[in-house]
Amino acid sequence: MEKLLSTRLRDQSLPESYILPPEKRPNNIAAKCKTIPVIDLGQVGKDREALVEEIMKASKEFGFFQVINHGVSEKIIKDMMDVGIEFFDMPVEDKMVVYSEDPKQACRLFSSINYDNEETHFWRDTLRHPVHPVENFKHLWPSKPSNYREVTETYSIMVRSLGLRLLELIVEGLGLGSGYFQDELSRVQLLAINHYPPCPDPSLTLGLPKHSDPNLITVLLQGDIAGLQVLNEGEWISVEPIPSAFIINLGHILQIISNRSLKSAEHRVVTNSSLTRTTITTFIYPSMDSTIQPAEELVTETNPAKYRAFKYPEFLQLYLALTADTDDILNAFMI
Ligand SMILES: O=C(O)CCC(=O)C(=O)O
Ligand SMILES: [Fe+2]
Repeated sequence: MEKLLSTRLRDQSLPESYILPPEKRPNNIAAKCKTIPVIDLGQVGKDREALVEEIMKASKEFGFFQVINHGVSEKIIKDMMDVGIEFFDMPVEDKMVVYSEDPKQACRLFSSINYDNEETHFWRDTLRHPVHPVENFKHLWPSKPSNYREVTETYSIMVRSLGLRLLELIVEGLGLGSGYFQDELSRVQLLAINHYPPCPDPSLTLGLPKHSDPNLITVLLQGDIAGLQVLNEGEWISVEPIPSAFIINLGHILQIISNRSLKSAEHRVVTNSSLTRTTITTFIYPSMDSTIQPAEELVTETNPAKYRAFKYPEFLQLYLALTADTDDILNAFMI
């Protein structure tokens, strides 16, 4: 438990084990002039074609966008954020119930990424567990705060529906058959509550290092404190907090299925010295027995498959072994 940042006394200086080598520190200043697109999903009933086009453009250029008027209620967004903040504020003994150092545990609270096997630790604690289908996993979730299970259930169902709606719009944009992602490619859903406490020296460490997500699509609630940065054309772009918006980012698997017409963008999290930042991440994943490959409809003589077919666990294993280095991971599956 002493590994968890949220149970330690506030550090006066950054412990040595969190100090990154100079080339990995967040020392390049984020570009101020660029922002990722903000897409109004309210226009879906009015001009669906224009909406699909906007999503495709953002997915090709950035692999990231924010959505507003997305249909998830302000109330459930606030309740989820509040319960996430409350969870990390609880006394040690309440959090200990779900703390685990075993990566195979389905529901677990842990710190950094792979604490016992990493060179440098990252300035983050996280609670992570499966949420779909709810009835299979609800009993594993924390029972405190007292409304945790109820709020998480409603939130996860609503965010799933948003994620699947977005995937359907992407299917239209790619020209695939309706429902392409609705079955085994989106069967798994994980929720992660990230907690980044104030950091004694944000210039020397990161909340999360540069990575792309290993799944299909991610729906992130950033709250009102900045910290997420996206790599675009060699520049780090800060994702501006918009109250109640969701940040959408495409994972490696969508890049592969789209035969690289869509992009899984690299991102990282910087820390700050004064505020605790809490974010709620929903990851939509393929099932473990899925076969992943570029969609047949997108492979032609002039545009041959750029990746070979593989079983999803093979990919995940490599992702963990290569500590998420994007080029190395994708190169391993390229034809
Ligand atoms: O907390 C954030 O802003 C981003 C989290 C993230 O990138 C992740 O959990 O993969
Ligand atoms: Fe991520």
